[in-house]
Amino acid sequence: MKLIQSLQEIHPPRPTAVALGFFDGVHLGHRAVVGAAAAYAKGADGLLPVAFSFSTARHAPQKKAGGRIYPDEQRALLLGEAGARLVVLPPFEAIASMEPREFAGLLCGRLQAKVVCCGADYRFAKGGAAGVRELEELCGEYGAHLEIVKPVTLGGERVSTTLIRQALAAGEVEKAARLLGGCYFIDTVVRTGRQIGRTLGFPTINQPFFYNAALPRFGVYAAFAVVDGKRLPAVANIGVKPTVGEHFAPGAETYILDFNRDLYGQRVRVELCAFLRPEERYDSLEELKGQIARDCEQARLHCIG
Ligand SMILES: Cc1cc2nc3c(=O)[nH]c(=O)nc-3n(C[C@H](O)[C@H](O)[C@H](O)COP(=O)(O)O)c2cc1C
Ligand SMILES: Nc1ncnc2c1ncn2[C@@H]1O[C@H](COP(=O)(O)OP(=O)(O)O)[C@@H](O)[C@H]1O
Repeated sequence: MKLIQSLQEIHPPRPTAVALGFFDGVHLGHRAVVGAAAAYAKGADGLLPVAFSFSTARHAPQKKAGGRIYPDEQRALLLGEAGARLVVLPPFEAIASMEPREFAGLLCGRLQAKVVCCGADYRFAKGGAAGVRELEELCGEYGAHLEIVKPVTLGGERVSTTLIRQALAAGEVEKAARLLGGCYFIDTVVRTGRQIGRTLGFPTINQPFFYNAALPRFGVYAAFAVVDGKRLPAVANIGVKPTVGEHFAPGAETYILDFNRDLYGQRVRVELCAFLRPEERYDSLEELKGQIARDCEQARLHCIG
């Protein structure tokens, strides 16, 4: 997967099949849209499957209600896993004020789209003024085909980012995983903390949440930590550690079971598998230590059986 983050960099080596959407979470519905573009690309000789979205990370730091499931970097990686060979994430400002015709020209001209795939509720151009009817007409003028992909439902519910945010906020990570088509995870480089963990006998990798993240319910989760490609059983606390201080930003603290290695500076993916208990404020570190030992046993049962 190749990621490009400006419109100027768009020079596809050949005509394309383009999936359109914001794709936060890259859930089952999003995968269906990207999968449709990938299927066209496979069928029609030589088309390059592309996911075209935009970034709100560098500019417009407005908080989106409810927050985002994944930052741009992960969104791009997951779009690649869903079948896109090229992911285009220009800053929102670069496309925000375009007229419908200009946007269609960008897709079918510069990006050489022969096929465009999107959901029925896709909006584009200045103020989201245009929808799939306008897009179909404009694509038609360029001889490109618009494929409207049906929404994916699961257990009678339409898969959506809102549903996933709600599941995460309720600690229902199993439901979030079903909607996402894979475990919800936190994936960052490991930072130094206050080094209290090791004095408790439970060193924890510290991972802050990105700006405007949709936070999972604060509490302790059975988890897996992916270190150097290996999936290791672990237990994670999501929250603000009220026992050890007042002003911590929300983050993930993960103790990897049966493991003892320095991970500072290394990228680790922590997948949350099951909610075990809410985060609590304990009267002493001794009490917290005893509880963490019990959490580890519960996580062990969950992860290993
Ligand atoms: C399994 C587990 C459960 C935890 N539960 C809580 C908790 O309920 N309340 C709390 O204040 N901190 C909790 N923590 C966070 C610890 O306070 C934190 O890991 C410890 O202070 C070490 O911090 P450090 O990595 O900055 O040294 C938990 C940590 C783990 C690994
Ligand atoms: N089993 C383990 N689980 C998590 N981290 C571990 C483990 N064993 C060693 N480490 C290392 O210890 C560090 C955490 O120790 P800790 O005392 O909690 O310090 P900090 O406050 O900097 O996180 C991790 O970042 C990692 O490098």
